Amino acid sequence: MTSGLARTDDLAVAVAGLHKRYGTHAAVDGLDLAVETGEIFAILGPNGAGKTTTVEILEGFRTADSGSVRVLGHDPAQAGRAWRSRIGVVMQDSTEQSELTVSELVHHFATFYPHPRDADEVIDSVGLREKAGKRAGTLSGGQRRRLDVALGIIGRPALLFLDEPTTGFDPHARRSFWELVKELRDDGTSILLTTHYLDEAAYLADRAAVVSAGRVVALGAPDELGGPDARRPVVHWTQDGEPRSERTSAPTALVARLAREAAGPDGEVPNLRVVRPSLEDVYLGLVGREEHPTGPDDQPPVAEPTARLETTR
Ligand SMILES: Nc1ncnc2c1ncn2[C@@H]1O[C@H](COP(=O)(O)OP(=O)(O)OP(=O)(O)O)[C@@H](O)[C@H]1O
Repeated sequence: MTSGLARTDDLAVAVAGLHKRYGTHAAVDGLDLAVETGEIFAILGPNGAGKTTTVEILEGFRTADSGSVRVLGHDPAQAGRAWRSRIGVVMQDSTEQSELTVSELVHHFATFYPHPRDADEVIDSVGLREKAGKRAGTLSGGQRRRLDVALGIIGRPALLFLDEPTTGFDPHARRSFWELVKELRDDGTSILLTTHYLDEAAYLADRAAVVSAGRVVALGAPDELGGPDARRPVVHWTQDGEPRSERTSAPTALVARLAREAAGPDGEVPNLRVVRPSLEDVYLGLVGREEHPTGPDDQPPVAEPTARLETTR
């Protein structure tokens, strides 16, 4: 039987009871997290939830007040250069205004690592081949972000941190970036992603944690977050001039009943829609419930409908 420590050190990231205060404000308040080796793990949560603070502690850029943190089997606060060379970081704010060209920068960064990827292949993979000879300072916001990603993966990291990586990407660039992230995962890279784009988490993440007020409030595969109740379809219709909605695991039976009882003279039930809650609906329910706790016996909130019937996974 393996010991608890051995199991912890098999994980890419293992966090237990993490606390971090700024003055009197608890930014991280007893957070637990386990990222399996080889998975894409997304951290979701509203502004100020403590995501960046957590990730920066994992990256070794901030110190925790208390709690246990292991990243690739080491405490980031104590880890040295060998550990750092196995970590790739794409931070939220890129400040790169370099006079160097894209190609020069990527080749230069490659020299920092013992087993770098091929610099030209990396430039290709982030879609910057056309810009390879251009100075980094002249790139657009989205192109600069892709350069950040190139610099984050050039060292062939075992664990890659992506903090809101596709902010400013056009839809095409996002799609190709998502494919790149999946390829990295398939290549064996563990990936910890923070994002506000729930379609991104739904598409990419093997598992996700929703963080609110410095703690994990839900954890699971994106299509299972919030539990089965939160995923039950919601039937919306109008009756006697009033909008109605009902969450049900038998939408067909409900629609059949409405057809008998609530249809107008034309045989139609006004404004009838069956909506399967998207990840965004579930997320908003979770975060809203956390911010306005109402008690353990409450039904999950009936999500407002969105145009989507399914997540994009
Ligand atoms: N250096 C700091 N000094 C004081 N307070 C801070 C500092 N950094 C973060 N905070 C506060 O800690 C809380 C958590 O911030 P954090 O940046 O970790 O949140 P986040 O979940 O990453 O938010 P966002 O989605 O907006 O990036 C916030 O209330 C923030 O104002």
